[in-house]
Amino acid sequence: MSFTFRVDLRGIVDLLSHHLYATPRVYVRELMQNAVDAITARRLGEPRAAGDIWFEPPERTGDGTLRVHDTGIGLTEAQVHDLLATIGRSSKRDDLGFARHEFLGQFGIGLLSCFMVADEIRVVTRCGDEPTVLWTGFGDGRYAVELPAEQRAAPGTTVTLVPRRGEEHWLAERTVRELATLYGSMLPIGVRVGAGTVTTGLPPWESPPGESPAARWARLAGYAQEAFGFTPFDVVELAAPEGGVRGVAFVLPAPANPAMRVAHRVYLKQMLLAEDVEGLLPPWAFFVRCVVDTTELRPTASREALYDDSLLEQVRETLGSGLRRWLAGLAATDPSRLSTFLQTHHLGVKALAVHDDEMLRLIHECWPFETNVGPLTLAEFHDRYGVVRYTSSVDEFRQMSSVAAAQGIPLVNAGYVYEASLLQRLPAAAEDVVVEVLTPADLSMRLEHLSAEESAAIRPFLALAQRVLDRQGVEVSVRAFDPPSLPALYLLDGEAAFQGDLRRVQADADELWASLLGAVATGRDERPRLVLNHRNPLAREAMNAGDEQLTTYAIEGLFTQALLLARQPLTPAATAAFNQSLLGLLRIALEGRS
Ligand SMILES: Nc1ncnc2c1ncn2[C@@H]1O[C@H](COP(=O)(O)OP(=O)(O)OP(=O)(O)O)[C@@H](O)[C@H]1O
Repeated sequence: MSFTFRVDLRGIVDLLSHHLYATPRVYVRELMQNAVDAITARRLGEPRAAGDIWFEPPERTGDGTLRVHDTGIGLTEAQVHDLLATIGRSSKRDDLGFARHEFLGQFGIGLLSCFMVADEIRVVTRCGDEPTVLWTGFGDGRYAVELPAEQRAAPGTTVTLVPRRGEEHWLAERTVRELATLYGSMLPIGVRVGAGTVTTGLPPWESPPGESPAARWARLAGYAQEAFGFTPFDVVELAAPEGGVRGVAFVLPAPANPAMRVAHRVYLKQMLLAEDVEGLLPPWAFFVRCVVDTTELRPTASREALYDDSLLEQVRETLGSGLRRWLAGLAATDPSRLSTFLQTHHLGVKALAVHDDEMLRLIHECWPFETNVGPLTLAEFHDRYGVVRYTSSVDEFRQMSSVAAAQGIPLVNAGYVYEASLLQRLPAAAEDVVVEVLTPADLSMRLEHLSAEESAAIRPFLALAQRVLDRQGVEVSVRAFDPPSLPALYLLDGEAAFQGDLRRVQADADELWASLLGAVATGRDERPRLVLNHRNPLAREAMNAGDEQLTTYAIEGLFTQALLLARQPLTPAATAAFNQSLLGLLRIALEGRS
């Protein structure tokens, strides 16, 4: 023996209002949607049938109810029993149960959303010449069907909502107008609330006949300002035929945080789905906000988001290609505008270029990197100097740029976010490009060694210097290098810096932490290096000073100056050395005068 499920409507309404719909305001959308579908259905048989949807708010009905009148196909008595009395039953599916293309609705639950604001729903409906039917549904799950004496003058439907106590404000004229405008302003069928029309007709990307490009730009800029709160840098036309998607993307005029959620305004068959739809574009396209209409993508049952299926994935890909084409077009036709775009959105484009060859080529050709021979794009750098030599940290660049320049080594600073990864990936995207990282260790290898006699002459000085700098954890050496104006060079490569930090933290940490940190430590003693310049007259004098005290002050002074030039923080030990050296040297200088 089989039974039919019975449904407790109160439970369903609770489910809808608390778990499916984010807010009761969707009831206006659901009513409008049913009216539009009913008019569409009528026009399938009567193409010239009038299309009119009219909300008559309580301020006009005078009895506290909201009425919605439409000139749609209406329902017969049998359909009322079948469709209105069965949750989940819809007239908008085909024989196989799929959503029919021409209709907005499909789930057979929309009308129930009215119970979030109403205790009682009355539907007075007439289909063709059939008798008028009155269906009354109550929030507790009962319903009644009558054939009233009074007949509707014309086919169509009037839905009346009797407000739930405390929810009257949802039915007020102002609220209904606001919501009908929000959801329905783009509908192709006229919608009125009270005495005013809320539909505006054309979607924003559709130009009225004879509109000039300048007027179109001004209109779209106005739309972006109103909808998203900014005047766009540019407007990109969007289309993805497989998803029946048409629309425009507005390029943000200011940097956007790539990690922020990117939400777009999406219409489904010209009815607003939501203003914060995610997943329409690839995640890298964070520099645009879109408004689009789709005829093919599927909504979730709440109609507040798009169903994330393979069609949406395909649409994302197509829309992403459109944006890439726009960028490539800008690069080809208006490089200065592209440069303005990159100044604003370079972080995002770089993030994208980490995975995307086309974007990487864009960066290669258009983004000026900091180099020790002035700002240059990587393409320019490569044309001029062949190998693209780079540092992968800003600190290393600062330490090495002037010395490298003096050695005739052009150097790119790839120390900012994503840049080192981009440089590493560059050979895969741009043919013939050779890249090479330059570390402080590489650079020091390239500095000229002293002759055997020179080395012998400074041996006592070097031993003293190493003793002094052991207190700073620094390795000292002497080389001859350009520029001669530079007395000393402080070199610390990334790994050595990390290991140094680790050792310091380990020394201060408790036992547990210290052993955990020990697991990360390599144990290699890669100390920072101070390379004194044999070509620098002052450094040479320090090497030959003879007096141990004076030499110590000089070593400490040269060390702290090199540290500051490399923009390294002064540790307590370095600060002490700095003070000692400055005061000592001052005293000696002043005593020398008296
Ligand atoms: N104004 C109307 N005119 C004619 N028929 C209507 C009207 N409103 C509702 N109906 C009928 O009642 C059925 C159920 O409506 P309901 O809004 O619950 O679901 P739906 O529109 O089919 O789907 P969805 O849940 O996706 O909105 C509809 O399929 C339609 O046949």
